[in-house]
Amino acid sequence: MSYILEVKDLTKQYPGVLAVDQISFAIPQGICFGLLGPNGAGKTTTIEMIEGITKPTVGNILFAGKQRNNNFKQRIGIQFQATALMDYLTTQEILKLFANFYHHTLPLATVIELCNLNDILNRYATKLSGGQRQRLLLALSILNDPDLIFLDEPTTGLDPKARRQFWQLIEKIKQQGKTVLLTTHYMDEAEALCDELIIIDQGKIIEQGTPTALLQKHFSSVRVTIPRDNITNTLQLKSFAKVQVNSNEVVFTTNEVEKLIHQLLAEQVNLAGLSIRRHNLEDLFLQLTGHHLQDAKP
Ligand SMILES: Nc1ncnc2c1ncn2[C@@H]1O[C@H](COP(=O)(O)OP(=O)(O)OP(=O)(O)O)[C@@H](O)[C@H]1O
Repeated sequence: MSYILEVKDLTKQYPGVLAVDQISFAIPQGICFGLLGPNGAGKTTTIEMIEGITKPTVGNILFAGKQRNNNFKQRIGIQFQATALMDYLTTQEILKLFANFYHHTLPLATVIELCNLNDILNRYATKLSGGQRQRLLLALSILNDPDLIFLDEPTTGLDPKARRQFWQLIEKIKQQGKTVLLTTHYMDEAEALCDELIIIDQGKIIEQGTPTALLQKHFSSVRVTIPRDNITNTLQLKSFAKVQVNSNEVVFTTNEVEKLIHQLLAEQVNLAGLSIRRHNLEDLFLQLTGHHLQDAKP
């Protein structure tokens, strides 16, 4: 398999903080590869070492099978978490200004279409909403027609609708054959977008694979939830469900859903409000680390 990026034993030691601890992974061309982890896990430090912004303490990075050279910067696009935009310029003017920095760019019309910028072309940067600003920053990161695009927590702070709209743009960019390296602490984002991912905690990789394979590896069961008030008797569930009683709900973890529901009906439990869902990456993170992605301390 040909990899666009190979990272071996990447390590970053800051004074008193081992931010990244011997991380190794390889990214096939044309996929969305996710670095998933809580705040402070080491995601930004990892991608900044790959981008060439931060020097690794130890480790090796290959781009298209070779050491990164001067050409590397022409072939990547970076969407920073925060970029100062010229407030007194419009979206269109900012695009034209940034296009002048490159020898080769995608046609502006293509970038505008890919990033849904038509409605905001004449709007000043100060007047852009959070989602519109992220779309413009994404456009700037693909202007030079890069092979590999780095998106560092691109939807942090966006409302749910803007996040989903942004996901559609990433899908469109992937369809152009581009490789995307995405960092996120949102498990739903990683599940929706990433073909492969690594989960990082405290600078170390704790799991890697496709979202589906990881969930299959760790969970054969599903979660069945019922409002707590529905259960009035002590249940006889035998050995086919693990039961967890929370303040408002009872959660059954089982790989025998039909048996569980028959048993609940036999015990005359009211099934109104019952929900069934498979485990997700948040559950996996909790199982692997004992804490939630959002709760983890930097
Ligand atoms: N320049 C620095 N000097 C010292 N420590 C640093 C520096 N940059 C980052 N760190 C520390 O390294 C660790 C990893 O930080 P990093 O920003 O890479 O995490 P992250 O996963 O990107 O988190 P976030 O989601 O909050 O951006 C943290 O403990 C952080 O405080």
